[in-house]
Amino acid sequence: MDPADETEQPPPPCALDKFHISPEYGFLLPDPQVGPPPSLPGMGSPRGPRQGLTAPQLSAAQLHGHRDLRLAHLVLGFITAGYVWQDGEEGPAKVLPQNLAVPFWEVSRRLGLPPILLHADLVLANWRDLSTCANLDPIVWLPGGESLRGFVLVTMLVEKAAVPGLQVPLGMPRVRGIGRGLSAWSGPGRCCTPALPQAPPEPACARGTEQPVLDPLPCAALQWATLPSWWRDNPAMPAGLLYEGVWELPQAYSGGSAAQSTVLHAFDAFLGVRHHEESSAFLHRMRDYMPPRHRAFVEAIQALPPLRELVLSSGNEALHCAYNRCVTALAAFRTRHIAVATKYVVTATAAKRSRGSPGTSPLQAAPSRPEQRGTGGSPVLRFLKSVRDATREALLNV
Ligand code: HEM
Repeated sequence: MDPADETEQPPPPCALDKFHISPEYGFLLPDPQVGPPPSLPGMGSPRGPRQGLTAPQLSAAQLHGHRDLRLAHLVLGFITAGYVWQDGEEGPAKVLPQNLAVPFWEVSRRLGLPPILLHADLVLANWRDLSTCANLDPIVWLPGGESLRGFVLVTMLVEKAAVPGLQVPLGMPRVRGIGRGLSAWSGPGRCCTPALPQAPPEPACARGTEQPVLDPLPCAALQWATLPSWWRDNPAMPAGLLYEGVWELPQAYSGGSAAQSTVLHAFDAFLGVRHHEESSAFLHRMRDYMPPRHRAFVEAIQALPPLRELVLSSGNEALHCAYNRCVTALAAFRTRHIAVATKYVVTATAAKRSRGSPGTSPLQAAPSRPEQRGTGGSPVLRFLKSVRDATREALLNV
C-alpha cells in the first residue's frame, strides 16, 4: 500500500469560493468589466491629472457588492497614482485632496485593503477577455504606458496559468491525497509546469501576436508599476502621503508589486519553502496588500499539516520525486524571473540614470525603488536570489 494513502481524513470544510478564488480564474476577479471602460478625470489631459481632478467629492454609498468595490478601488487607485506622480520624482503631491482621499479610504476600508493602487487592482481586477492572449486587455490604462501594459498582461497570464495549482492544497484529503495532489501538480515523471505557473515569459513582443508588448530599456512606466516604494521608504516622499480629511498625519504605503500576488505565497506555504529572514519580512508585509480572503487562503494552507514533513516521513520515493519536481519548477520560475527583472528593472534603471528619463507621459517619470539608487539595483537582485535560493533549500535529498 502506498504510505501516502494510509490515513484518510475528510477534506477540509472549505471551498475555493470561500477565499474569493474562482475555479476558472483563480485570484483574478471573474469578469470584472460590466460596462464601458471608466473614464479617469484628467488622465488624458496634457496638463495632467491634478488639473483634471475638479470633480466634487464622490460617495461610495452607492457601491454595493465586492465587484463594484474592487472596480472603484482600481479606478481610484489609478487616479491617485496619476495625481501623486504626474510630475514624477521631482514633484510628487504630498497631499491627496479630500474629494479623492475620502472615497478612496471608504472603498478601501470596506474591502480591507490599503488606499493605494495594488496588484489586486492593476492585475487582478483590470482585465477583459482572457479567451486569447491577443484579445486580453486591461480595463483602465495610462497614457503612454504600452510597456507597462506588457508587464501587466504577462502577470495576468501567470495568474491564470496558476489556477490548476490552487485547487490542490485545500482540495486534497490531508494525507491520502498527497500523492495524487502532487502528481496533479507535477504529472507522473515530468516537471510540474502544467499547474505551477510557467516562468514569466519575456514580454518583449508585439500587440496582435500571441504575447503582450514590453519595450526595451529604459522603461520608466514599468518601474512605476513594479517598484513598491511609492509613499513608503521613498526619499521623494519621506513622510508619506497625507490623505486629506481622513487622517491627520501622512501615511506610508507601498504600491503595487507582483510580490503581492497570492499565487507564489500559496505555493511557498504549500511546499514548505522557508524564506530567509529579510526576504521573509518583505514578503510577509506584502500580504497586507492582498485582499483579506486571499491572505486567508495562504493562512489556511499554513494551518494544514506540513506537506514537506509528511512527504519526508512517508519514505515513499515516488512522492519525494514528485515533491522535488514541484520545488524545482518553482525555483526555475524564480530563476527566469531574476533574468527578467535584471533586464527590465536593474539595467533599465541604470540606463535611465545615465541617459535621463524620456518622460513622454507624466506618469512615466515616477520614482525608482530607493534601494536601487547608487547600487546598480543589487539589493533587489539579492532579494530575488535569496527568495530563489530558499526555494531550492526546500528540496529533499532522495
Ligand atoms: C517584466 C516583468 C517583471 C519585472 C521587471 C519584475 C520585477 C520584480 C521586482 C523588481 C521584484 C522585487 C520586489 C519588488 O520590487 O516589487 C519582483 C518581485 C516579484 N515578482 Fe516580479 N517582475 C516581473 C514580472 C513578474 C511576473 C509576470 C510575475 C508573476 C506573478 C512576478 C512575480 C513576482 C513575485 C512573486 C515577486 C516576489 C518575489 C518572489 O516571490 O519570487 N513578476 N518582481
